[in-house]
Amino acid sequence: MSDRKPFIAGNWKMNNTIAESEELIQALLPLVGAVEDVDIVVAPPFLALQAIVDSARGSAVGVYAQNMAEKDAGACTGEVSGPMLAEIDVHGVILGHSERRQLFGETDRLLQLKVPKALEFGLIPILCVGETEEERERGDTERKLRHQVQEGLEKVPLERLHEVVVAYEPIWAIGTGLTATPEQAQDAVAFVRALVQGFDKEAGNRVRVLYGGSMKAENAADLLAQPDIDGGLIGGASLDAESFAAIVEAARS
Ligand SMILES: O=C[C@H](O)COP(=O)(O)O
Repeated sequence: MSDRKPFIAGNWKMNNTIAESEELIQALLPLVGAVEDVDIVVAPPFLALQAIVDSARGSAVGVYAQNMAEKDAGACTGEVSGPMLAEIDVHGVILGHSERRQLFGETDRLLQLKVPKALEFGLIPILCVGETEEERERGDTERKLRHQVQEGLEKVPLERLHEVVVAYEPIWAIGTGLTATPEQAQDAVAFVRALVQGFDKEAGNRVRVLYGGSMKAENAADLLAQPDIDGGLIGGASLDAESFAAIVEAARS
């Protein structure tokens, strides 16, 4: 049993208007109550962030953004910066989600700037990594993870490395209903942890590594029972307050 605190994050992706986001958080807050033994996070779309920060203030639920620019300010139409997120008391940010990488061309080089930038503004970064189905079939999973983790964390000051959260999300399991087996997930997550230990042994022991990809109430307990899996990054199942709360509950036992 590790002494790393479990971390359960719900990525709402491009779902929920402000009113719908409000409805979801109001349904979730009483279900999770004052849970203290799990870090619980929701990541609403940008427009709902302020409302959800206000609604969740003082509760057990932290509020994260789904993306952040690598610069503080400037001519970057459509982007949102770290200082803007920090100003409204957002607690952290998901970075390098595979949808950002695949649909919006985010590269490891860009993430190398974004991860330390988030920390600079007091935001906890969740760095997402993971292989495609073809890469897994070719036996390239570890090579892909090595590249993503080493590039993504390269410019993080060593003394702050343990604050970063890494989410292993095999792309073939995202939104597909296909879940990695607990053994597949454990192997990949342990590999990610070893890569962080390669930067700094102690930080690698402390860093939280999550699994993401069709995690739901029914399979959460088996995944979370694996020794290196410290939590989950949940998409679809986080849009239903009861399902998400059930995953939080699974992380407690
Ligand atoms: O950010 C969350 C992941 O992409 C997982 O999404 P999913 O639970 O809908 O498969």
